[in-house]
Order: sequence, then C-alpha cells, then structure tokens
Amino acid sequence: MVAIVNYALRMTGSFSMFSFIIVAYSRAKASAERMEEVLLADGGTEEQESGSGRLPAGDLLFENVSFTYEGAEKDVLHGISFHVRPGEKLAIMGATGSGKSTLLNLIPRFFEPTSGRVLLDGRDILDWPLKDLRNAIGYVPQQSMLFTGSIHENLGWGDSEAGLDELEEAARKAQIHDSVERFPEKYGTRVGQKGVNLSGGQKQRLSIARALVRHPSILILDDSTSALDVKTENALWEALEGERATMLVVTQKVGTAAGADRILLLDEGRVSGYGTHQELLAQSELYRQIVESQSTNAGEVNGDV
Ligand SMILES: Nc1ncnc2c1ncn2[C@@H]1O[C@H](COP(=O)(O)OP(=O)(O)OP(=O)(O)O)[C@@H](O)[C@H]1O
Repeated sequence: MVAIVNYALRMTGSFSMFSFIIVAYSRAKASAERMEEVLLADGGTEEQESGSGRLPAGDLLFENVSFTYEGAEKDVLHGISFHVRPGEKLAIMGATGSGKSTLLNLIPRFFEPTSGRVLLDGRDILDWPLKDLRNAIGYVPQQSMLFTGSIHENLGWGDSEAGLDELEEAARKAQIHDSVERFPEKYGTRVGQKGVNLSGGQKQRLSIARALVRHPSILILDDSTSALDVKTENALWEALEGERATMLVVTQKVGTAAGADRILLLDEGRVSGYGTHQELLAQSELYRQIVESQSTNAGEVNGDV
C-alpha cells in the first residue's frame, strides 16, 4: 500500500485527487492492477499532459445516466437526470448504498456511464481533456486524508511556497482559521504522524479549505460536513455563498439539504425525488419520512467541532 501511496502522489501531484483515489480504492476494494490503471490514466496520458487550461463555468447536466460496476449483475445507477447551473448548490440525499458516491465518481471520470451522458458546459465529459476536467474539480471525501507535514503544506498541496494570504482566505471560508491560530505554531503546526491530533470536524474543515485553495469550478463535498455542528456548518455555507463554484453536497442532514437550490433524492440508484425542499415536501413520501425522522431527533448535536 505504501508503494501505491507514493506512486499515487508522484503520478497525480494532487492531494485532492490522491485522497479521492485512496477513498475510491478502499471503498471499491479494487485490485492493485485496477488502481494502477486509474493512476496512469490520471497522470500519464498525452491527453492529460496537454490540457487546454480552459476552466469550465461549471454547468453540469446528467442525461439519463446508468452505471454498472464491471462484473456486477445489476445497475447501481438507473436513468439519473439532473441539471446544476454554474454557482448552484445541489444536495444529494439517500440511504447508504443508494449510489451517491458512485454518481460523484462519474464526474472526474473515475468511471464512465454505462449509458447516458454527463455534460459539462454543454460538452460530454468524455470529450474534455482529462487534465482540464480534473483540475476544475475540488473534491472533499467522506474521510479526509491529511499527509504528514505542516498545515501550510497540507493546504497548499505540498507546496510550501503557496501564499499564506491565499491559504488563510480559504481557511477562513472553511471555518478553520481560528482553530489554526490557536495551535502553537499556527500554520506551521505539523499534522499527521507525530503531529497535533485534530478532531474529525477539524480534519473535515482543513480538507474543505484545501479544496477551496484551488478555486474549483465544481466543488464536491461527499458527506464531508457530517462532523460539523449546526452553527459552524451554517457559517461555512454563508462563507461559500460568494464562491462561483457549482456545488454537489452529499448530506444526511435535512437542514443542509433545505439550504440547497435543489435536492436529488436517491433510492436504490433511482431518482426518487428532485426539486426544492418545498417541492419535495409536497411530492415525496420518502423525503417527508426523512424530515419527520430528523425533527423527532431535533436538538441532537451532530458530532464534534
Ligand atoms: N467498486 C465497486 N464494485 C462493485 N460494487 C460497488 C463498488 N462500489 C460501490 N459498489 C456498490 O454500489 C452501490 C452503491 O454504492 P455507493 O458507495 O455509491 O453508495 P452510497 O449511497 O454512496 O453509500 P454510503 O452512503 O454508504 O456512502 C452499493 O451497493 C455498493 O455496494
């Protein structure tokens, strides 16, 4: 595994993509061969190296997308359609195993749809140079990965020369700046092995800040605010309002989903509801059940900060 990790870092040069791969790897329990294939595709093709540098606006359209994992008998996603315009926020909800992460994996082309199309700015993502596509995506996984080094290096993707002003701005938006300022060596504080221990919520916020540093056109948060308390999470959404990024946010929290422009509710790989909070309340029995179950538990504090 260590060899794979080092190889991943060399090939991708991108810690966001690296953590994405590691998460995809551990969840998929993929073979080492498959892993290598993914990494080579990420770093080695001619197409990759010669990206046009064009930054998409972030208009994302899923057109009747179905997906089956290689060797699996059944589709994991069935005829998924939705549209997120530049700067909009889509919340994705659904029970465990309903296909949320699989859907997200299609966007940076870790997998390709079995049928249907994903369009970015009106162009099939299969026709985008992979480098441009992946550079445009900021991804924060469920389990954030920090590497051994300073907070500064972690935020700057291993580049200790990255401007502190820029990193601080991202850290403020991600609601982690104040915590960092309280560490003994502030942004120079080491994390990871032999570094300070960070809470789950602090790791999530650092990981969000790291994604923001890249100014992505598409920001994907895969249940990566689960450990934040309501107040911190609200402050985060408020701070992200000025971002031009299109956001896809997997969440279990109705409060978070209600603040999105639209909600996509998945049930066993199918769209069971799609619309605003109010529209889903009116249309979807499943959504009403989720809302009901969470209002019963209202007042419970979610995780640490
Ligand atoms: N690499 C894989 N190969 C085969 N099946 C997979 C693979 N990855 C996921 N699956 C299956 O696909 C289905 C959807 O999984 P997925 O991780 O997308 O769901 P999810 O909604 O994100 O779940 P969770 O909320 O637990 O993260 C599940 O049945 C899962 O077992």
